[in-house]
Amino acid sequence: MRTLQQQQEQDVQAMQQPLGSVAKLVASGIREVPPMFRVKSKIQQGYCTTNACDDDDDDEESTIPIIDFAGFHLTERRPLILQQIRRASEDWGFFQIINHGVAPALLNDMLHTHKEFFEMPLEEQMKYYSKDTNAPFKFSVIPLLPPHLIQPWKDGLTRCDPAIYEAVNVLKRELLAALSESLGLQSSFIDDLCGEFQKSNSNYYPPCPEPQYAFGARPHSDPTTITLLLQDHVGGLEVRDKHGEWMQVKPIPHAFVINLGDQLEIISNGRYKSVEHRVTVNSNTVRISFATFIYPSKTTKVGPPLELVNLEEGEPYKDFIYGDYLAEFVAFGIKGKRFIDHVKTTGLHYN
Ligand SMILES: O=C(O)CCC(=O)C(=O)O
Ligand SMILES: [Fe+2]
Repeated sequence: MRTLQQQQEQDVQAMQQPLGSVAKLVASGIREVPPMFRVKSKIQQGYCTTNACDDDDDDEESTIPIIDFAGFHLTERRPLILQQIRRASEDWGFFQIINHGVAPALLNDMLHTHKEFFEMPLEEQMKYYSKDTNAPFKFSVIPLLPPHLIQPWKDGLTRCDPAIYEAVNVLKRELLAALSESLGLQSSFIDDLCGEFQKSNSNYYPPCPEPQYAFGARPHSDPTTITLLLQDHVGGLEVRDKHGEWMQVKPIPHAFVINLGDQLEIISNGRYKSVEHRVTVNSNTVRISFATFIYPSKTTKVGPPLELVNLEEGEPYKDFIYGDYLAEFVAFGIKGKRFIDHVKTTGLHYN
């Protein structure tokens, strides 16, 4: 059996030979999903049928909450918003926020500015290909994930634009304050521990000739603290609800989809869940999303604070060094199981 280090070395070698983009594969006229992207069709069975944000769905229990963030700083609004966030985090681990204060022009910029980039000739795009993980504008080519994993049907662009960074950063601070307060923690607790880093990616999901055999993202939970996602009107993001059903996250113009990541589940000692989600693709339309990941430094030790540990309720979550957690998460692979379930009370395998 290969060790984690051998696997990583082999993956790094394979990633030295970029294979172009998914958009170019599609443009070349392929009629089938190539093996490196191909999932078994049975994984796609139980395909989402429910619209989790349907306005006219009168069963409140079955909808992803939409939270109006307007007036978060007002004493008369804050308790209600905190209550809604607590409930959404306990029941779903996913919610959408509207009236969040980020200017519409910036939101449009996040989604639309780089559409043309994804459609440019590959030679032009490759000028922005880089192996430097800290490059501020970086085009991702196939393979996007370590090559031993099934590849996602998408192209990606890491983007660090100062105006966008700052606007999302303000919102991030408010959200982490709200999440801390909703758990009864000091307002800055989560930001101080796990909010240091912020990275944004544009995702471009080209049409797929056999959408039942590929995913834009296979089922996974994010290893982050939280993820803030903007999506266009097409739809394709689905979350697994507490009954195990896949539900669509209905696009709402200018809303951010917020999903709680594994680090938040760890801090909350399992009270809040980092929920599995996936991205389906379709045969005729490009979909674009813009994701901002918030996460701690690699050396941060993340664990539940004492006030959230109640030994009578069972084994508490272990502490993890984030860098170690992330390395194991990547090696485990995005394959339809929550990595966190394997380690939350036992720790990482080599600890
Ligand atoms: O594009 C989306 O809707 C979600 C992407 C996602 O889940 C991720 O980047 O972690
Ligand atoms: Fe995700």
